[in-house]
Amino acid sequence: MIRKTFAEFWPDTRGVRRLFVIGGVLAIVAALCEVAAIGLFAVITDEVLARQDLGAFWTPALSWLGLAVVAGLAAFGGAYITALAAERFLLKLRDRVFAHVQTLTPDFFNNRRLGDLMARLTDDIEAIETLVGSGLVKAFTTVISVIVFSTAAFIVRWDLALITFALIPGFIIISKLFAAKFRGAAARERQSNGMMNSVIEESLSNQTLVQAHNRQEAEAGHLHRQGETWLRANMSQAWLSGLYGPAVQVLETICMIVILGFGAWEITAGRLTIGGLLAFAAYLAFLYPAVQNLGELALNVSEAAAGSDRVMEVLKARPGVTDSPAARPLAGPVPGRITFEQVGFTYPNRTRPTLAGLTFTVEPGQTIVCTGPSGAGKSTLAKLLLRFYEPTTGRILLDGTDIRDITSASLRDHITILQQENLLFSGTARDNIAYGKPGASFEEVVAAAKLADAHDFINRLPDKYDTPLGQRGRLLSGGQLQRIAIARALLRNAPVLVLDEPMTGLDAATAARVLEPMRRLMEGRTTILITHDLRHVPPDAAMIVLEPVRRSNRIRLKHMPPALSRLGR
Ligand SMILES: Nc1ncnc2c1ncn2[C@@H]1O[C@H](COP(=O)(O)OP(=O)(O)OP(=O)(O)O)[C@@H](O)[C@H]1O
Repeated sequence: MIRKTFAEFWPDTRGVRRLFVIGGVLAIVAALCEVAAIGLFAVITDEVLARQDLGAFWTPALSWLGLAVVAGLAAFGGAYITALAAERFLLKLRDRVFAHVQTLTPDFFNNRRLGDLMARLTDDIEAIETLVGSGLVKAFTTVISVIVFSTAAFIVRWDLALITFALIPGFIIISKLFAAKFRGAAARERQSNGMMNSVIEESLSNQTLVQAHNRQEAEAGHLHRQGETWLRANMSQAWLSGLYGPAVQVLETICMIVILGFGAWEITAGRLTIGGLLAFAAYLAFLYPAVQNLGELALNVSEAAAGSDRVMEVLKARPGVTDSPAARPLAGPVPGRITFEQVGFTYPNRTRPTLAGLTFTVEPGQTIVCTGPSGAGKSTLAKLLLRFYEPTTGRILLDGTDIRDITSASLRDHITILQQENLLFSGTARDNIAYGKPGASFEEVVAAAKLADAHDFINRLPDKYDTPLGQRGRLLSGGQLQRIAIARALLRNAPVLVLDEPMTGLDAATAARVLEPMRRLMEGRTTILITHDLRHVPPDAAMIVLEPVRRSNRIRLKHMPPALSRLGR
């Protein structure tokens, strides 16, 4: 598992490895200074205290002070540089995972809870850092400390040191026992952290629904239950890590008592000085925490492994649709002829096809109305055109080129989709419109807003174009939201337009208000208008009536009946 985590995430340390090495080296310098300081302590005990010679005090005392300053600076520098490297590593890793997540097609998100994904992108990534970044530095410096202090102890008295080392297997056994149990608790903790985030995210983003249904208590209870699961997982961890310290301490105390007893015997026999014994004990006082740290690192590794499992699962997810190596961006002007040729489609997790034998063409600039009962596959058609899914059979062409031979980025650059719910961001009116064309000038934004009949109401907002629109644009009315979305689409200026139930949720007066800007948007663009509501469709539009697949889609292509076209005006 650890090897897998390293194989996956070690490359992300590129660029910060040098910082980690410097941090590690400084930590070792600090440890060496401590070793030398303990040596000076032994000198003071034996040369000054035992001989009562004050004259010999100053040189070791001042050297000790000097060493303490160097050790302090090295420890500070080491901690700072390691933290910097850790943060940079985290930044890079989060960027990589987020960039990967953004390549995944919507079906990945449809099957997951957003809160859990967010936990993976934040807390779980941090857990990986504690293993691959600062954890590695800590492991390295701890191992070096163990080597340095045990060598020092060995030099002072090899026989005493051997007694100490005899207890090391005890440390290893205890650590292994604890780490094995800790792993399960850590996995449960990571998972319930994700669940808790999901509950919070879903509840907060649907507050209107929650309050309108008086479900506040139920939501609170839901979160409480998840919180309890989390608490239990955390307590198993706390129980294990809390017990680990005392268990190790008992072992250390046994060791210390043996050493002191043996040391006292050696002193009475004249083979050891008090200073020597004190220095030896001081080395042990540094050695034991280092050994203890190693054990704790084993616990951290379990925690990190649980987080890394969850991040790797995301990284392993592949987009449902990828560009083939032969795919090319669209070159030159794109008139926007769309052709569906015998298109059939079955959702990956379904057995029954949603579309079958769907064939039609929309000429450049023409509008086609796609209607039919709920569940017939109208929105699915739009998802196929945008290549969120690949047709199971048949093909879709844009200006005669199979869309599989066009890069997804280029294809989507030429298509604008306006959905039932216009997902706006929490930014300002200006940001939301300019989202359609990064780098658009303010003048362009205003021109698009004017064409979308949004300029006047935006100007009446408290800060005009700089007014934040609230979470997903919730500070606006449905019609205003739609007009901002139309302005964004106008600014984007793509030759193909897909309108998926653009009037849903708007009352007759608001729909009438949106209709004019919508027609301006459709003008000159190849448009697929998906709608149940035939009152608002253009009079000259051809129509596809989709019916749920039995053996094949029954598709009728026809022109609007005159009665309906009158209603449309
Ligand atoms: N991601 C999905 N995974 C599996 N099945 C899906 C998925 N999305 C839609 N479906 C199913 O595919 C069928 C067609 O759905 P689609 O949204 O295309 O219908 P629609 O004609 O647009 O319906 P409506 O008019 O109600 O919006 C439905 O039976 C639906 O349950």
